Amino acid sequence: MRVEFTKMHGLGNDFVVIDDRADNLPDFATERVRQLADRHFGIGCDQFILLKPSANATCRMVIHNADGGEVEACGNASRAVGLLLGEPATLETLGGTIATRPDSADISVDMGEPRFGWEQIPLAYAMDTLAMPLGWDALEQPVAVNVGNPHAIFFVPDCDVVPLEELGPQIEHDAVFPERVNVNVATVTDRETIRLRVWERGVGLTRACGTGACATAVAAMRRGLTEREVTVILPGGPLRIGWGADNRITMTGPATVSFRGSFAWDDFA
Ligand SMILES: N[C@@H](CCC[C@H](N)C(=O)O)C(=O)O
Repeated sequence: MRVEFTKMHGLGNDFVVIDDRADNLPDFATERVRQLADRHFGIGCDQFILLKPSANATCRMVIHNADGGEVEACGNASRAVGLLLGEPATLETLGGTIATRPDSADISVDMGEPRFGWEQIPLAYAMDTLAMPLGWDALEQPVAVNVGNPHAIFFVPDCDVVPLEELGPQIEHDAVFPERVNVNVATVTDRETIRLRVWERGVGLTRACGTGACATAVAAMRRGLTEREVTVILPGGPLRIGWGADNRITMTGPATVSFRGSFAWDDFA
């Protein structure tokens, strides 16, 4: 059996997308996803995205990190799937149902409402999520936000000099985050602009993280550091993030098809 895929990216955060809305493919086990995502032995991607039928939405978007683990949300992949579907659509995810729509050359996504309760992040025990009383070397007092998936955001004078490849994995796996966490280091450059680098749970450093941009924007707004509409500049490029009076987050940015291909099911056992 051959399986068709589309290789896509949002600002360099890349995906293998498989459209199984017809629901006739066998299950993708963790090990098969890991092999497909491997950059040396597979197709290579940060996230593996499977589209399945949904009773209540245009489709169900199943999201796996490169380590094989299934996760609740992926902002950049939501834009990519929005581009593939080509018209306003709703995507059922483990983190909730979100809505995508074409917006000029970009795709806009209604990412839903952020959550701030310690048990909603989740954290291991009760604490202030606007300034967690914890630190890892020079990274201190993060804001914790759940935007479908869990994020810790550290505001620092210059995010480019933080050794995120060392601190990211330590923080991701700290016992205070029972479901692990995405680690964001952010620098507010003015009231409408934030620079951001992200160590993604289950992947590592990526060129961009859409949910990280949403969580960071909301964290900056909660701390009074920015206006309610900001540009978040990631290594792969900018995203526009708004947090409306209706408490919903909107993310707007590009999505791109890199190439299409197919593989034999038995090549990835
Ligand atoms: N790249 C993503 C986030 C993907 C999931 C994340 N690594 C997690 O484990 O929660 C994005 O664009 O949001």
